[in-house]
Amino acid sequence: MNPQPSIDAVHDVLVVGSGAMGTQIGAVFALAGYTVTTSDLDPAALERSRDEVHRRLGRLAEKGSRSREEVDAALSRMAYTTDSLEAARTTDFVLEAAVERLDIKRQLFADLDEAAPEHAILATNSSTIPSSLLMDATGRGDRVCNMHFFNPALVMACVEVVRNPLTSDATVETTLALARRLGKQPVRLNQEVPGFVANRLLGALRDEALRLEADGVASFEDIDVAARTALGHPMGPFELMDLVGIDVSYLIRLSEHEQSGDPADLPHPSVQTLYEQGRYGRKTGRGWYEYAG
Ligand SMILES: NC(=O)c1ccc[n+]([C@@H]2O[C@H](COP(=O)([O-])OP(=O)(O)OC[C@H]3O[C@@H](n4cnc5c(N)ncnc54)[C@H](O)[C@@H]3O)[C@@H](O)[C@H]2O)c1
Repeated sequence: MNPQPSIDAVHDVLVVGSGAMGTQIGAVFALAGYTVTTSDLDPAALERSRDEVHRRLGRLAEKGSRSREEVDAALSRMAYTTDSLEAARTTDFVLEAAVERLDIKRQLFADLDEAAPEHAILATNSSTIPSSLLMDATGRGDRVCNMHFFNPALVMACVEVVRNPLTSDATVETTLALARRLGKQPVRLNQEVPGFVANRLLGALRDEALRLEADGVASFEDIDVAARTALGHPMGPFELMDLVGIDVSYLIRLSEHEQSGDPADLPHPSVQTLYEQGRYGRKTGRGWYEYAG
């Protein structure tokens, strides 16, 4: 019988990958009282991560949303290393937030499985790689799952906890309980599905918006107005595509189509046109909208 995880056994957390997600996720764990090590192959990424955490937590103290003592205590619980496996030896919970590449994640999960204590859960923050594609790289598929934070992780309350066919109930319950202790609102997924729940909802809205625009029912600007003023969304689907990047939306759809083979998953023709014109959204100054400067 494998040792089963429990929320009471989680004290030390390892966050692998100190990019956009890993940086803030580490801070979220530290603010909740956990001892956190953030690891990355790239020392410069770790340096940037440490600076960003100091800046963001400092701002929380300035605004009064956290006391200076809380922030200082959280910062004192955080360490940084380029040696993920050494850090894994004493960890109770691993949250992997490394680059979105299956081969890299599979190697990491195999190595982390060797290094981490038996009771530790290995969770991935991946948005598109389900843990069923990682579980067999380890000898502990029952202690592997997706724990999916949203960007920016310090702000967004949603955390999706997704089980694979081997994930034990104790792993699911421990990960849900951990998300609650972080002050998040976990969403339990009983099975894997591409896009999980929140991104599927968003995708359905985006697809309908693209259809309405292509059919000439309304302009993209007006569709954004409807999403903002009638549905209460902070921004419309076209504004969101420009913010995330037309290239990102396009490439995600291509990879979904590769996985499913379903022509309905191909990028929408109008997104393909923008992509081919290099109109990637805010980052290139032009997407659906034009951005001055
Ligand atoms: N960016 C988002 O909005 C978002 C939202 C939710 C989930 N995610 C998921 O989070 C994960 C990370 O995304 P991100 O946007 O933070 O990526 P990022 O590119 O900003 O950061 C990835 C980091 O991983 C590091 N890395 C690569 N290989 C490594 C290894 N073997 N060991 C340790 N570190 C390694 C890189 O040096 C880099 O610093 C992905 O799986 C992604 O699907 C991203």
